[in-house]
Amino acid sequence: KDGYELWLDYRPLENANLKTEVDRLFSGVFFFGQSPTYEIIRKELEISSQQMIEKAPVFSMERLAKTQVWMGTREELSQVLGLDQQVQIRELGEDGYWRGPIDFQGKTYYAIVGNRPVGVLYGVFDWLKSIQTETFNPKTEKSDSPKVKLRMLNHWDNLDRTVERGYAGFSIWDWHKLPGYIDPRYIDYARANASLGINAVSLTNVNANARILTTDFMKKAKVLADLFRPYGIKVFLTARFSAPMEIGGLKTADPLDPAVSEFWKKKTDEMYSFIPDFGGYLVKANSEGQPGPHEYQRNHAEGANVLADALAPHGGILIWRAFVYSHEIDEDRHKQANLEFEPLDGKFRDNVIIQVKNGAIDFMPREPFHPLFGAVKNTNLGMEFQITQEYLGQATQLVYLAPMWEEVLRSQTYRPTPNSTVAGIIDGTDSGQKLTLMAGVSNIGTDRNWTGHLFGQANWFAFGRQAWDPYLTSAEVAEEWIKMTFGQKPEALVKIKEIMLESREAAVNYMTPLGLHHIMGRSHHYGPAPWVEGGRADWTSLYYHLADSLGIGFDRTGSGSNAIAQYAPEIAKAWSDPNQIPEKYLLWFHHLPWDFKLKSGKTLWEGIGLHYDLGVKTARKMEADWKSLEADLDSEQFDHVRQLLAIQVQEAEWWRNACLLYFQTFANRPFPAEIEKPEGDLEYYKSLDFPTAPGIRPRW
Ligand SMILES: CO[C@H]1[C@H](O)[C@@H](O)[C@H](O)O[C@@H]1C(=O)O
Repeated sequence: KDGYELWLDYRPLENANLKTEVDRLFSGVFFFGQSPTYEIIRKELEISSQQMIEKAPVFSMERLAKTQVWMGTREELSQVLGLDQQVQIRELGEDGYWRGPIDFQGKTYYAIVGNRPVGVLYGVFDWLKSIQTETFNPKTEKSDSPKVKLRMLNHWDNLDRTVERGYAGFSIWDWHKLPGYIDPRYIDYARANASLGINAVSLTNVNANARILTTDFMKKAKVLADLFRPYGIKVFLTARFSAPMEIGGLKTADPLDPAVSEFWKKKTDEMYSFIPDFGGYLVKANSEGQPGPHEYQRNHAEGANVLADALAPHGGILIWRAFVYSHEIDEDRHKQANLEFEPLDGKFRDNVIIQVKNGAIDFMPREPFHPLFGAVKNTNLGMEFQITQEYLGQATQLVYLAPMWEEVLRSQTYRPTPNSTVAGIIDGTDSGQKLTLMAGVSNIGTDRNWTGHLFGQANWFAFGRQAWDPYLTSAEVAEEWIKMTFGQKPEALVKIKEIMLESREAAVNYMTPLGLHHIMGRSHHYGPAPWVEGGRADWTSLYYHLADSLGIGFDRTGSGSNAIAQYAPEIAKAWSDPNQIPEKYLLWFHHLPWDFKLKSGKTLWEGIGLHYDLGVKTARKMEADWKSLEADLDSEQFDHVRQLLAIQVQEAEWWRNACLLYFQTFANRPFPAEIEKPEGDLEYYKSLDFPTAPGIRPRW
């Protein structure tokens, strides 16, 4: 098995009762109406039925004779639904579904109903999942609806098919062959996303190329939008702020210049002439060299609103990123987004969403939640997670990211209400916002298995599931994915789940324990490089860990940058005290002496050593646990992961050795007795770090 089928690899049913039941149901499927989405459902039932019961499903033309399963919208089924069911389904909104038994004229049918065809599609995927995971019960009803409106993938794919921070081959968007050639992958991609409820996709890199907005490229994007439509997926594109100059022939991109707003209106009208349900634009402006409104002394709201106004008549949405830092604004990069966006609260148009990374620095293995969550009251905020593992082992490491997202989503913000959480802000329950968004930076490429590492698929899957329902636990999501990917063997399930659930903490331990951050290799971000200095201050490692003979850590309390004051007073107060702050964030907010006492009674220096060492030991345990599963797993999948886990162990040791040897030059203390002594030569580890080349793995 090469993994291409992802979690939609419907395997033959082994449970005899389930097989009989599925056989019966698939022998008479009736659609109450017509829709291109129903054609998609038919295809999915064909694929799944063939694979699960080795038979084609039977689609009836008549409602009553021989039918078992009924599909359609509430309106289409209104004649046969009870009033209670009708009301319940209506309340599930645009994308929800209800599935369960319906008694009609003395016979029981199994029905899958939504308010729109796409709701039926989601219901069908959930039904198929319940069969794959052997939890299906035809007698019980289930209904569900997404808590977040826009569940979106962001591709950082360039038009030349390279992928920024992509570790799974090239971009799957073949702009060169579009619009003429439809790669079958596009369909499989749409199926996979729809199976999770992902309903929006931004095709292009946020470091944008203005050419995507030319007529030629619109024609190409239209083909993808047409393909994705029946799957319920809307296309967004990234808009380069300087496009009015680059492709519009103007001398300025000043958002308040009438010619500029005219450009955006015309461009956008043209876009909608090709893609009538175009989602909107995603913009990175005045960040890391991208053009933006600051060039014209305009603020982010003025910049965003000109694009939002062009989209509004068409119902389009403007997503503006809050990852905007430039060291001129404040010495501490942590503070910059709040400094720029808090004063603009309420100044953005209603169809603008500010897309905020989960933390204030940059997708670190662990960050406290971004202080913009809770700080603004009249601005739509969306979440940006990174599925691609830029700072979390790229494609050589098994790091299941759902526990990290769960940790962020459950973080208490204390604002706007004392019980508010990040999840409650982005899904609107605490913030009251109607336009809600969760975006994930994609880890997909042309690799045979889509994501490079087989377990990268779990991260794509988990992102989709958590975007649908931010309150799901990472454990339940892992269990679904494991069963859908590897089958039902109980021992394999238990061990793989354990490997997944411990993997993220292991990575934090061997990379950046106790609140350390941004000490990865310069620009490629692969491997350890806490020694990086020189050049732009906030792109160096020293800037972040500030180790010296006295101690280590970034003081963000009142005695330092005071970034901590951007959080609610409850947090600012508790976290300002190094003895009260959760230790996982300790060095994020505090610069502390090497002999500072941790809760365990160990000194900080000893604790650092113990965490790095524990990370390595957990990686080794993950490898050993995986090896014990050989007999239970497909040999190709087993071997793929086995080899990568061996690399992961080496990389974990590399991280531990390099960081501990380096920090010891400041701490000037012996390593704690309990840990394995770091091997190797610091100078050699330093020599592995090149400024711009992709990371080079050490010679072991
Ligand atoms: C697209 O650029 C990226 C950049 O490659 C990456 O290193 C950083 O994480 O964040 C940037 C961003 O999010 O804009």
